[in-house]
Amino acid sequence: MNRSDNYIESNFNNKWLQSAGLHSFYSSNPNLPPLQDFGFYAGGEGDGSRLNRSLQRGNSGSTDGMTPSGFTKYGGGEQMSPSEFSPGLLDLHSFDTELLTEVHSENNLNLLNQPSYGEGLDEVNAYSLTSKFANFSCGENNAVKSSLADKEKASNVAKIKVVVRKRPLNKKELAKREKDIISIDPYSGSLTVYESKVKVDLTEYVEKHGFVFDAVMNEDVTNDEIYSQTVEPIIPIIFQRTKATCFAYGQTGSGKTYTMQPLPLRASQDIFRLMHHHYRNQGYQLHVSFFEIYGGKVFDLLNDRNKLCMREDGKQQVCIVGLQEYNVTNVQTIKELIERGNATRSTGTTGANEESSRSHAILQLAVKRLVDGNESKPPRLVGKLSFIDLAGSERGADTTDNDKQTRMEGAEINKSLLALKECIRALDNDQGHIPFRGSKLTEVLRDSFVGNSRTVMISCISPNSGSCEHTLNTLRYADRVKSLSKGSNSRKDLSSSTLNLRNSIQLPITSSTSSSSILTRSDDVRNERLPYATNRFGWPKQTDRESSVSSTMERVPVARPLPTTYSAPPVENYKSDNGGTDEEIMEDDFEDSMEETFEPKNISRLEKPVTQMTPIAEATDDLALLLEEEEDLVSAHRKQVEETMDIVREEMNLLVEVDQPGNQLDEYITKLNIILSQKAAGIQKLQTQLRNFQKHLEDYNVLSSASGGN
Ligand SMILES: Nc1ncnc2c1ncn2[C@@H]1O[C@H](COP(=O)(O)OP(=O)(O)OP(=O)(O)O)[C@@H](O)[C@H]1O
Repeated sequence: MNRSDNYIESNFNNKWLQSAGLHSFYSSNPNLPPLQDFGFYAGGEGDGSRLNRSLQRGNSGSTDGMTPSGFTKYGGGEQMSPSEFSPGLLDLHSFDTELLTEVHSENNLNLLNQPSYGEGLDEVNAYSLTSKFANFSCGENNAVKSSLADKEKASNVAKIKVVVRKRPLNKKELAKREKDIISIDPYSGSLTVYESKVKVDLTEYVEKHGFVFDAVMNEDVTNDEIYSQTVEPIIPIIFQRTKATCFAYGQTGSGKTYTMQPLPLRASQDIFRLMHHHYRNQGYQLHVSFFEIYGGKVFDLLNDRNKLCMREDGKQQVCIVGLQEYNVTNVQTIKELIERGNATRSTGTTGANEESSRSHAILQLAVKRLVDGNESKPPRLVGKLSFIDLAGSERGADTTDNDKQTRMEGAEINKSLLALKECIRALDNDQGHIPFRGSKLTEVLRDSFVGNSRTVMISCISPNSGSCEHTLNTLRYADRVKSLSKGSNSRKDLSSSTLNLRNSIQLPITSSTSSSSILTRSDDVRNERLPYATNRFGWPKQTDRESSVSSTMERVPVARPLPTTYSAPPVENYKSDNGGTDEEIMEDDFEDSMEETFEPKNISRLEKPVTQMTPIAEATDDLALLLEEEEDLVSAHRKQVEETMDIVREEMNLLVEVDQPGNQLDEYITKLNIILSQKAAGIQKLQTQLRNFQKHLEDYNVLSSASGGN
């Protein structure tokens, strides 16, 4: 057992004992072992019988006053149903800042009044554990300094942080001799994608795409470093009434799970450390909930996958009615809860993998605090940290399965990711109306983007050439999210964001393909920015995102001498991952899963009558607009491809006219035919995707209206 994780300082125990009705009993038996030795929640030893023992000891007291959101043990068979204690109304948006008393001043007071730090068992250890978060120590001045330091830290943590992580080439990719097409400069935060392309005249070239993010992580970066760069800086400000969200986005197999899995445990470890040392005796508690959005519905992963309702109250605050929260006291318990939730999730549908990629799972760590130290009242939310495991968008986009259930899943994924993108666009354009209601996902994400919130997006990318299209889509999506911070953040952030790049630099293929990796150059991509139109923040406008197809296709002049030899371009060079031949218009809209965070609100306001709430309206208008936009994109794409096909046909006719023995025209024409057929296939694919999307939308709307929008 990690003592520091489970250690509960004695005064805190007393409070807890009072709330649990055990205090008098415990006081009259001073020889009883310390509370933490009972292994609540099976922490450390996972022995549920310990809980029973503690409950039996406290039998003289009522259990009614136990932790408001339920008191549960794990790992031991029996379990007190949390619902026995809490109907679990989770208010997603309101409570904290509005309802809390001045936490800062209370903190200061408590820090000033509390005895010198160091009476606990972990004195030395505690200092070293917490010193990285705040320069606290005993004494008034230091306490005030500590609080100020916290505030300063809070204002210094970027509102939206976008981090990119590249995974190493895997065995399969190495066996196929795939190239690593990503180069990263961690010092400047820049990343370059080298995309192999072939012109209509069959000239091979490398298109270079440069990006700059808050941080870019190479394949050799550890999960610990990821944690330090992403979540760790947020932990202290969770105690300052901040709602934070961390989500991973990326194509299947890019490392989302690998990256996300360790984060909640690391975070809770640090939260406990702060709670037990820096904020000791101040009545803080950590509550955990875990739920998923599947097919547009919300399910509680810690309560038998109970279906939950999302409601909006008169103040447009979203609540998840019935969501179960658990008051936890150690990391081990959280680990067990996560395992339990994951098991529930994977058994919820037929295929475990499919399941996990078809639902958005949200794990929340809520820091709460007793009101005026009164343990008979529900604690109030102080801050919240949400971890979102987004569904893979590519699955949604590529759905060709006729199975209705599968299509419904795909429809919901598409809908939620499109809605998310719409919200991002709206925020980016400073639109008055942000269509958060476009999906359950965005409803829940809403408070991650507005108010006192922090968002960390970890974009996971695969390094192999075969994933180039998906990688570019992920990076473009990340770029859109990053741009959100332009309007709301400091100038510091603004200036760094303007470094971002959207240029495509064409390089001759000869130098770049000769080595096993094309990442041999050290170009400073920042010097190669193209003069795109920018929005008021100095960022490229939405309309500039997609460079036109024809601009990268040079028509072969009639007089141009034909090459005497043709190096056959690998088919991969033409093909995008989704079978299309060219641009990313569609994928950019369908692709890449986003994680969102829910910031469920005050679970403790159990009495709030449901009748005060009104059902959330389905945003059919928003969806219709989205669909229209997708249709426009497909039409624009089709037009561009058709123009290109015309050029190719014309070239072929000209070539036939000048056909001479030795010119290898047959081979050239064959290659042009391949291009033509690939472009035709690309159009077909896009049309199929659009049809699927329309069908999914219809199915979804039918289902939604049948189920009353829940
Ligand atoms: N940074 C990394 N270092 C080493 N291995 C990694 C890294 N990232 C991912 N992997 C490995 O790559 C494989 C795929 O990763 P992971 O399952 O996390 O992808 P994913 O994006 O969650 O996929 P899906 O969307 O299908 O769930 C795993 O075997 C994982 O161990």
